[in-house]
Amino acid sequence: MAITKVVRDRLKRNSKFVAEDALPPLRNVELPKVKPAHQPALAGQGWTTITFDGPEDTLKHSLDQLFDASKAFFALPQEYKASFLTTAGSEEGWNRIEGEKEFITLRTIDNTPKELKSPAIRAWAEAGQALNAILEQVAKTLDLPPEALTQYSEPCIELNGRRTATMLRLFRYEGHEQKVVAEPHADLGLLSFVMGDTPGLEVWNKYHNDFWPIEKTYKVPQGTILGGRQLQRLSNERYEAGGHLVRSYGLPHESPITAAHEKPYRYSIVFVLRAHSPILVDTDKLTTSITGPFKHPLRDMTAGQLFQDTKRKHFNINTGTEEREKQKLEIIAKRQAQFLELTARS
Ligand SMILES: O=C(O)CCC(=O)C(=O)O
Ligand SMILES: [Fe+2]
Repeated sequence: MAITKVVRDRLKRNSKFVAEDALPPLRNVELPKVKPAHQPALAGQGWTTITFDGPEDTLKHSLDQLFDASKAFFALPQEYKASFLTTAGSEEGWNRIEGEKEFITLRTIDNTPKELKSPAIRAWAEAGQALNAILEQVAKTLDLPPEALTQYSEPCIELNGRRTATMLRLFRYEGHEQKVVAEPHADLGLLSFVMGDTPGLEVWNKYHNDFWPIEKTYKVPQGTILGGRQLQRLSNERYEAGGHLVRSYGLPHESPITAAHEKPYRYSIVFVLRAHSPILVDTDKLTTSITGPFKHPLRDMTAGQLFQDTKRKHFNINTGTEEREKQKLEIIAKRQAQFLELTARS
């Protein structure tokens, strides 16, 4: 990249705060399933809490059924689960990372284990609908028409024979020891929904410069919404990509009898709504007085190309530990090269 472009981009980023101060506030639009006190966090922090609509909530009901099916699936023999291993790594099928977790990523119905099919179809449709309803309101907060962002996600809201960019992941984390079982990261999609059967998810609080154990604050079953890097990019950074990690809190140091009754695993359901790859991205059509002029305009690019571009810049927290370390080193090397380009002179 030419040095002038690197310097210009850097300066533009530095002037971001001045520019943002001048932008009008987001329009006050209610996000469904999000309590009034939790509304501002999605834009400001990149995460917020989902509260279910009581016992009749169809999303909650579908998640309960999927948790049951997921627990039964992970209890099956390893040879059977391993038959869902694919060459797509963490992007599809079953995976195991020793010392951390086992998970299965569902992308199409054909590659979904029969034990999970019907609850996965239902939970996918429910979560897809809930996230799209939020995305419509997010668009309105930016003074855009409701379909401005859902046009990217609409083809992804059902689990069927067609592979889309969206995915449903079921995790079983090892819970015996106190440690981080998913390293700090932000998701790549538009919005993610996360629900754990026990606390583990921690979100980045940018005002305190620290991770906050959000699930420990849930006194009744609640879910968490995370803003992803695509939403950050398509909203001209008016929405943050929420940083998060998963921590295992270990077993309580009480009597062995108590310990024996404790569940050694944390199960979670993660639904990642991403922009459908073939759709063309055009930030001119997403520009309003609220977004302001785009810092990184995108035109003549598909959502898939944008995704690959973003993916290359970040290591994958759900890949094996060895590969993960390799990816981290490669990214550091790339950033160092960019930094040298920026600072070098003759
Ligand atoms: O399992 C969870 O609670 C979150 C996992 C996660 O952040 C991810 O897979 O991107
Ligand atoms: Fe994540």
